[in-house]
Amino acid sequence: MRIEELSVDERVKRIIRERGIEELYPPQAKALKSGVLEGKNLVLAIPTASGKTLVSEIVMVNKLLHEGGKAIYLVPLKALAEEKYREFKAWEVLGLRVAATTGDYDSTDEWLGKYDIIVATAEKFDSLLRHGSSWIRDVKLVVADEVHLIGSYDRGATLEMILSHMLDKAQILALSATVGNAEELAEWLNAELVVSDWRPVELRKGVFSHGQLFWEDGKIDRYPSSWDSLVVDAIKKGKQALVFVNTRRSAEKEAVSLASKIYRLLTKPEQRKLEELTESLESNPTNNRLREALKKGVAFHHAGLGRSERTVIEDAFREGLIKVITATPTLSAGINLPAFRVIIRDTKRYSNFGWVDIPVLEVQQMMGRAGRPKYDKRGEAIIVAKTEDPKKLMERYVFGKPEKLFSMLSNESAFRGQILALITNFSIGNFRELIEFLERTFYFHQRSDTSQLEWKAKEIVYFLIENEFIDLDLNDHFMPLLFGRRTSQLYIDPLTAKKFRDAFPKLEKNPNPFGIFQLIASTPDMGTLNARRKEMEDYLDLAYEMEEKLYVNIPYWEDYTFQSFINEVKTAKILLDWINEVPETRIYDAYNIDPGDLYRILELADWLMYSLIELYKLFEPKEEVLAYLRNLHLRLRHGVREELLELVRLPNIGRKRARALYNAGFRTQEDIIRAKVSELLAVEGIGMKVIEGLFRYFGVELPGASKKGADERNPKKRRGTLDDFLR
Ligand SMILES: Nc1ncnc2c1ncn2[C@@H]1O[C@H](COP(=O)(O)OP(=O)(O)OP(=O)(O)O)[C@@H](O)[C@H]1O
Repeated sequence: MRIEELSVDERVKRIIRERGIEELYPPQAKALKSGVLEGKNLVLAIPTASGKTLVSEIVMVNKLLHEGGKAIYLVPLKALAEEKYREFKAWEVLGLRVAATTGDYDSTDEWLGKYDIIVATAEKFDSLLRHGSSWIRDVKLVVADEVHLIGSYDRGATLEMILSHMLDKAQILALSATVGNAEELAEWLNAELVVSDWRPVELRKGVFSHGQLFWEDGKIDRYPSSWDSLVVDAIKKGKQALVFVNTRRSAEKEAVSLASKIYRLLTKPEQRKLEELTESLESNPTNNRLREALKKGVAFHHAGLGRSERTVIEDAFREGLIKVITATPTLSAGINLPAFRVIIRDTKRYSNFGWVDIPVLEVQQMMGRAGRPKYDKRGEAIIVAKTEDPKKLMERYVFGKPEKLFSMLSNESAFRGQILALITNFSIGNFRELIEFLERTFYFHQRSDTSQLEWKAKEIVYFLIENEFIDLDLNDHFMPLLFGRRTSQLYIDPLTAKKFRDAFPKLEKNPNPFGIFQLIASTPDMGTLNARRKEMEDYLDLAYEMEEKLYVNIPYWEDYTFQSFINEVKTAKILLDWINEVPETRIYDAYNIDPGDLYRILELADWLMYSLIELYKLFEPKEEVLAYLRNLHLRLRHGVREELLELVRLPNIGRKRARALYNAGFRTQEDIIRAKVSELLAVEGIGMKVIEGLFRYFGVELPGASKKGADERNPKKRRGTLDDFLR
């Protein structure tokens, strides 16, 4: 179907044609003729990179141009939010304003009221729903990207609740990978369904076993016995390869091993560019392990890498400079990074229940990454049979259907928070209303019996009453209490809030970083870092050594909570090192963690520390304890000792620069203002850009800054220029 045949606003067609797109892909045409342009709900289940995003753009923009209002684009990952935001900015030429929002759950983000297309993570939008942001009523369309994640254990319930809330308040466009029960999803959403396995690039699938490559069409190719010959062969053909493995360590090991085979296939200019790219990485143990492979054209990609490194690798791969990426499956979730040949080395992964088969849906998503539109006529996805029978892998993963999706609403932690939110933010007043709402969920649609869910809901309501999140009024109506309302707004699990509240009396008597950090680490909202068996003794000794600082009793070895307690102690110790200015690289080494792990626990700990303070304020807080907690929160946010707190409040002054300034004698903001620029420049890490930022912060006009309006703007602003300080 040609673009101009589309019954959409001419301006939309112009923008699409400017992207060089003349013809719609067949599934796109089917989708746009399904009634979705006339306001019907739609579930679009088509393979990766077959044009789902473009369909959603056309539907969103056309609707907003005709009806006004807002469109929400829900994504599962922050990285995806940034990617989609960049893509949608192009529509601003039509006067539509595009925004992205992902963090800070304790805000109504009223500023979003003036935007038309809002990209948000599901959690963030869920928290906005709870805050009852005024502009939510203007939402006319919700696009749920990767909607098959409704079946994922830790984020499915949030997505399901959002869709249950929005179901009859806005049009729903759900974008899904091909799943086993797309029609069930469509029924639930009262949606049309378009399913297709059409792809812009033909996909050839096969299984590799000891030198033989069995293709799905029966043909067999012969290769050297080891699977990495498939990778070398792809590079020899001037193509690229993605290798999916099941652990970070094997992604790193395989990257180094493949690099030694790829290196000689690189041109001189490529080697030089890769050398430069490798040098540009900041120094830390993970990056140092990456360097060895990267300069030879191979990178590993996993959640332990810092975000900037992941972006650098993705961009260099898209440019064709990096030839091979070895990745753990996180890459397959959404980031659009196709390659001619995809090798799936492992079809099993280690979980709490031991080695389990990776779901067909996930393997098929990884295979979907094979074939770059515009570069490859076809893509090749190859599963490696190590010990497995190749025929079995072929049946299961090549010819097999993906699993059905099941609602994860009954996942304890998520459900607790959702029930509380329904009562505190959606004025559900009694059990009948609660059940009525639950009957709108996918869970109910699938089971058409909510008895199990009702039982769980009742249990949770009693827990909420018992712990004073809510109460019952004289007519047995649910009555939200301040503790419950605030917990819901903070977007934390009620169990987290209960742990905090129960610890306040001990915390007040003995506020100390270790006790507070262990408390934070012990909550269901904190992802702790697992202590390895050989470390457990050390952490147990540490716990006993610091016992009087803890707010909990140390469990016995045989307790089922023992391992999680040790993990909490490890996590608390890392946070303690962090606020005592232990350098990141030493933390990575000492605890055998990656930058991505440290970043994640710091981000979580920051949020939980903020939440702990917010909740403490509800319980007749002692001023000195509140001040202590706020100081500790700042130390946690910046990773500094108390003496640097005044300095880290300055723009671009983080833990390294603050320490350097302090050690050089600049201990207060006043010291900085009195300093000669030349003295500041002598401090490691302090350049002119930083200094200009500091002087702007202090309200000093810079040479050439506009004099107009400066005084009205800020009478306190001292007149003068940088030269005044060049004494
Ligand atoms: N009809 C079309 N003709 C040509 N190119 C297209 C067409 N539709 C989409 N594309 C291009 O194909 C690429 C993938 O499209 P898009 O991102 O919409 O697919 P997707 O299914 O959303 O991918 P992912 O699953 O990775 O999000 C984009 O570069 C897009 O510009």
